[in-house]
Amino acid sequence: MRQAWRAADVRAAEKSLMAALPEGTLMQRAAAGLARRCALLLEEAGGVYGARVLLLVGSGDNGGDALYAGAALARRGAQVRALLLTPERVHLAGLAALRAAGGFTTVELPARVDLVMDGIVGIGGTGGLRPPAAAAVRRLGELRGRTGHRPLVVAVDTPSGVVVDTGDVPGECVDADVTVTFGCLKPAHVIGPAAIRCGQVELVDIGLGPSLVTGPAVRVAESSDIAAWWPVPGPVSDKYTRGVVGLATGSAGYPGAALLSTSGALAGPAGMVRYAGSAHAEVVRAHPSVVVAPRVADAGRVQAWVCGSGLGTGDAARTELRSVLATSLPVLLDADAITLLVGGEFSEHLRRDAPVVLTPHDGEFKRLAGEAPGADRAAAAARLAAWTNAVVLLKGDRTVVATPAGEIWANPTGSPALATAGSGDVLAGLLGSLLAAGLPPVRAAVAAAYVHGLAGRRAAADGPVTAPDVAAALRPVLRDLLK
Ligand SMILES: NC(=O)C1=CN([C@@H]2O[C@H](COP(=O)(O)OP(=O)(O)OC[C@H]3O[C@@H](n4cnc5c(N)ncnc54)[C@H](OP(=O)(O)O)[C@@H]3O)[C@@H](O)[C@H]2O)[C@@H](O)CC1
Ligand SMILES: Nc1ncnc2c1ncn2[C@@H]1O[C@H](COP(=O)(O)OP(=O)(O)O)[C@@H](O)[C@H]1O
Repeated sequence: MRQAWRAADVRAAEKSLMAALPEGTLMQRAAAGLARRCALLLEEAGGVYGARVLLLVGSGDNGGDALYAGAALARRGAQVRALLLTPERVHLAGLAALRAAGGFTTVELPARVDLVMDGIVGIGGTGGLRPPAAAAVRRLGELRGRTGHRPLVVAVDTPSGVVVDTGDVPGECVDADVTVTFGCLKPAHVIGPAAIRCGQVELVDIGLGPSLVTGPAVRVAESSDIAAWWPVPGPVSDKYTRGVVGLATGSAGYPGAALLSTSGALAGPAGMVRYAGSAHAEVVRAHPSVVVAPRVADAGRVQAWVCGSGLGTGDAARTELRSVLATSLPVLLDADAITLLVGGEFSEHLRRDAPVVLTPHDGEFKRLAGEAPGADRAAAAARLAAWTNAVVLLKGDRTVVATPAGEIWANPTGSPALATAGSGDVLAGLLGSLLAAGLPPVRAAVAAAYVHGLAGRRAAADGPVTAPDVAAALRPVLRDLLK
């Protein structure tokens, strides 16, 4: 598991650590790691000696890191130029180090640059980039390096222009190939549109870990976590002990949702899938192993229910939703079931001891919460989770999972190719299977989003993606993940 901390927590840790160290130690550690990474990138692209390096230098310590790292590259023969965005406020010792190493300042963006180091602003940034910084960032696209291609862009700590604590990108923003961050990850590295702007994120250890005394703001699962959590059958397992998942999905209008949620469920760890709904004939024709019934009331025993994908919002759908909520089983509510919660008709039913997982996309979130998730998706998901006492999986790029207690997970996998009709139905089925197999709801949600995201990527490698392609990719993804 990787973890990310908010800027204020990082600052507090830095302060307590600095009290025990000679002044400037942390910046030297940070700059040394940054210079090492930039040198490796330059070596891969033709060498450090003679490479043209541009430093974009802001007025704080982020600029100081860039200046010291630039000095280290200059000592290795790189031609280093620093564009000072606020020359009247610059890290003076860093600038002196750069000059002593043979680097220069410049007032213009040079025409030829092999590597740009973005030291405009890091965790001290507030609001959108100010005009001189925004103008410099806009013009980065005009630069060309020795290969004729655009230069490599390395962000110092965070790409300038991101909101560090939320992952929002409100305006002009650096698009980095690599982000070298210090001490720990921050939310912008793993959540929201900022995460995409970071490129590859590399963590430099500056000894901050033991001083981070608060809990992380965001957690990110790794493949080893998912493999460790994923239930696998043992020698004495049978189809019932592996868990039975029930699906109350699809309708005459949307029989496809029944088939897709079934496909997702069949790839999961449960030993049996029961389908209850009007698409029962289609489901059993497509998936002979599924046990079908026309209604939830006739379905037989299950260990978890998935309800809502393509279910409709009429009286029949209401009845099915009421039936699954009346059980003492974990329930996943997707799509139309979330819409049915609006207005409070099911408030009483939601006061249940067994877990509820909600899987809204932004539109469903807005319908239920009364407002769009907005720029801070993690906080929005956590608010809805607290309000509904459910685990909330807020879909999108970097899907967020939040618990009622405020624990946040960001999903690192995924692909825009998943933005295709019915892929959410596949996710719902898979997640339901994990719930039925006994995984705690937060792990089920995190693991399902992770595997579904990998399946989206895998399907996209073979061309344009439809939801059945995502479902088909779940098995090979799991084969690789669990071996
Ligand atoms: N913490 C650690 O463990 C370590 C931290 N280290 C490094 O220090 C960095 C933090 O440094 P920091 O505190 O000086 O803040 P920083 O990011 O340079 O920004 C503040 C400056 O930018 C300005 N500014 C603000 N918003 C702006 C905007 N929108 N557009 C343009 N400008 C804007 C703001 O100006 P002001 O608001 O004062 O006018 C102020 O001068 C951190 O990210 C890491 O790189 C490592 O060296 C060692 C370990
Ligand atoms: N731009 C995107 N990048 C990555 N994943 C996305 C993107 N847009 C949507 N997704 C994912 O695709 C799925 C779409 O689900 P949903 O909106 O419920 O579709 P449907 O209702 O058609 O099944 C979700 O898992 C979501 O996280």
